[in-house]
Amino acid sequence: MNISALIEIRSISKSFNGFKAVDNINLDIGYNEYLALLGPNGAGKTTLVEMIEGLQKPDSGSISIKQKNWKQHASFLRRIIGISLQETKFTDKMTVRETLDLFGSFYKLGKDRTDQILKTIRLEEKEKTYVVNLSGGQRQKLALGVAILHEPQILLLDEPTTGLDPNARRELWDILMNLKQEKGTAMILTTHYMEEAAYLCDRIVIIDKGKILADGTLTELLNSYAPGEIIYFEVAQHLSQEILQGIEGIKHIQWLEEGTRAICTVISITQTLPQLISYFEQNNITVLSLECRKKTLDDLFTAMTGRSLNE
Ligand SMILES: Nc1ncnc2c1ncn2[C@@H]1O[C@H](COP(=O)(O)OP(=O)(O)OP(=O)(O)O)[C@@H](O)[C@H]1O
Repeated sequence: MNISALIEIRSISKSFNGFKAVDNINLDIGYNEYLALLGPNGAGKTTLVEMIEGLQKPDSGSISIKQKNWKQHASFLRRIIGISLQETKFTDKMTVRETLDLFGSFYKLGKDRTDQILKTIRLEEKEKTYVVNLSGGQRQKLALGVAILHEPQILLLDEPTTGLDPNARRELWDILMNLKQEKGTAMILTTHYMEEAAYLCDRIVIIDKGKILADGTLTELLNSYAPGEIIYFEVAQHLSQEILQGIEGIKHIQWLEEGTRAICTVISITQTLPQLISYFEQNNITVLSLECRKKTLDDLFTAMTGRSLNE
């Protein structure tokens, strides 16, 4: 049996004054899938998401959600989609509870739904606080609360944690993970944060200049485009490059300072690190700094484009 995807995007493009913001994108999103759209500023993420939300019309191509489209089935789609835009403006002079009650009334939901949502977004203690007095993180939680009031099957979140401190970001992640586990919600999230995409999402789609550069799980993407692990070192004495070539498992050395500071791409840290350390010991080399890490999505993006995600 051929089970169709929850969202099917076929060859969509969108230009602004001749500039292609989204360039012939094809994408399927499955039921209960959490998908991250990751890319630098101006990559086309918001434009793509706004077309899925029905807020912008593609110049060409089609988007179908549960085999329905915005032209013919707008009210159905509004019922199954919850959105949180990059900047959500609420009325400052309303409390958290009043804001949720108001949005709930659009869906004919009762006060008990507001109670449930306050609990879900962990803002029960702030229910009487005016929106103007909320912190950035609390506002983002309220925006998420409004997006999930009507129990949407699909969440479309545009940079939901931009500008938040790490604690507030973590709290929002927890809420989103619970939604996935308890309600089976699907989500498309745009983000600049690699850790966010890696932590929350089953699948990562990297976008640059309106096109999809890569699509897969974090492990798949790293294995295909940026295999290996990283050992960085800085030493006091000058090393000859050839000597390092004798150490097993080093695939590539990038010298940041000739002979003293380098980033080594290795097949496995566990294999190469002991050899490197014993080489330093045997040759009385003083180590000033040593760091080991797995490759990140930023390494991946740099490998693909020659630029950092945060440039
Ligand atoms: N309404 C518009 N009019 C003109 N140009 C636009 C409009 N909306 C987007 N663009 C341009 O389209 C490109 C893609 O923008 P978009 O906002 O989709 O990128 P993004 O990946 O979401 O970026 P960011 O991470 O900064 O939000 C950018 O060059 C932007 O300037």
